[in-house]
Amino acid sequence: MNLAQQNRRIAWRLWWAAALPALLVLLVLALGLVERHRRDVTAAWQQRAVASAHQLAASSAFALFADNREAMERLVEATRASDAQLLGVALYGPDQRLRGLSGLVRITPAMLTDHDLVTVGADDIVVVAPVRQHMVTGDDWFGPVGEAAVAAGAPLGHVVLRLDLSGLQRDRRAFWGWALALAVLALAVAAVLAYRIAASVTQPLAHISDVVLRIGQGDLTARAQPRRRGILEPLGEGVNAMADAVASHQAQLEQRVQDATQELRRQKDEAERLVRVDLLTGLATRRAFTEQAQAEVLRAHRYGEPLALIMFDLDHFKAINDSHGHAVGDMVLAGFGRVLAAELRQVDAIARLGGEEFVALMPRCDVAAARQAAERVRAVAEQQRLQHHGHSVVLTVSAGVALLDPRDAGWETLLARADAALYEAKRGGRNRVVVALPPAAPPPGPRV
Ligand SMILES: Nc1nc2c(ncn2[C@@H]2O[C@H](COP(=O)(O)OP(=O)(O)OP(=O)(O)O)[C@@H](O)[C@H]2O)c(=O)[nH]1
Repeated sequence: MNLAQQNRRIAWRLWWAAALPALLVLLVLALGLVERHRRDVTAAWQQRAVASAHQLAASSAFALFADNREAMERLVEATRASDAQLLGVALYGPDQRLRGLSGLVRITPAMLTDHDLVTVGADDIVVVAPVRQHMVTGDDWFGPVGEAAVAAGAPLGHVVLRLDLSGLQRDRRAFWGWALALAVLALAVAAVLAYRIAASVTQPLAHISDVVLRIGQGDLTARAQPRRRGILEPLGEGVNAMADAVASHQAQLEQRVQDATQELRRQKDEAERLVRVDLLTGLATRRAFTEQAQAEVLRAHRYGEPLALIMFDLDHFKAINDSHGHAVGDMVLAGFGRVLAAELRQVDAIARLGGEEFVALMPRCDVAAARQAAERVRAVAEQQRLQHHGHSVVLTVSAGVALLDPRDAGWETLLARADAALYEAKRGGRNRVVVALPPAAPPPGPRV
């Protein structure tokens, strides 16, 4: 179920919650009113019918007493003519025989009792009322029937009235119509009010639900708008506060991740730098030099250019360490690194291979120039005087020079020849430069 459907369901429930009590109250009120009205009107019509019957009874008492049939006929006719709602009027004598009739009445002899009898039908009211003796004045006491009746204490006769109820039914229908119209109107008002009540809850709820959904989908800028929060203001504020907290937490996390990434990158760069740069001298390490030397050897072979390599080794460096300490030894190494950097060209690749061994690769440089450069370095190093605790440290350096031969497969061969020349320099008394001979020609192949 999506959000819109859910909101509609909540709206309907709230609508019913607000409208149902109103509907029930309206229904009970309408039914009560109608019933009350029906009873009141019926009672009024009954009273009216009974009053008319009593009036006729009083008027007809003498005629009954005198058994004057003509008078009785006139009386019933006149009575019926006086009221358009009378469907029938009848007079019965004490012997329960009909004395006068106008219109239509339907009764049984059992209904002629000594008290009023009212029968309410669907369309009519029938009233049967006895005619009493006291309704006749004293002077009128004569006649055989009247005398007999008086003697027996029985009624002088009965009047019967039948009243038309169709007018009442019309009134009732009209009343129902009004009640229905009022109920519909009240219902419409209740429906509108219920809708507004439900909307006052569902609209803010829908807005806040939408905001929560967007936050859940990662939109941390989503906020419940003040004018759309309505009566759910505290909930909207709570959601906004939660979104603020989540956004701030996320920003902190992102910052931490960014910081950690930068730190990792810095450490990686530093590690790479340590691998490629010798900390003591600032020169390239063996690893960095190897990469550069391989490239230079390939280039020299490709273009047929000369490539020279000088290997330096400090003389009696162990003795410097032993007599002045390791820290002074380090200073001597760093100082020699500076000499190399100052005396050789920028295009030359200079590195500390390890310990007190240094190397310089010189592109487009023939053996004479390389030897000259090695001599220059040796001479400058010899003149360096490092002062330490009143003693000056004397440094000499030996060097082996080799030139790349077209038969050299890689720089390691070149280095090996320079190393051999360096060994010769050491063997020859140190503080000197020895140039390596080109590699020996391969022995001639067998003659065919
Ligand atoms: N201070 C310092 N000494 C180092 C470093 N690396 C190597 N050494 C020392 O350099 C010395 C090299 O000694 P050896 O290989 O005998 O060479 P040497 O004393 O120079 O003798 P020759 O090369 O034959 O003249 C050793 O005592 C190593 O401990 C370093 O980074 N700093």
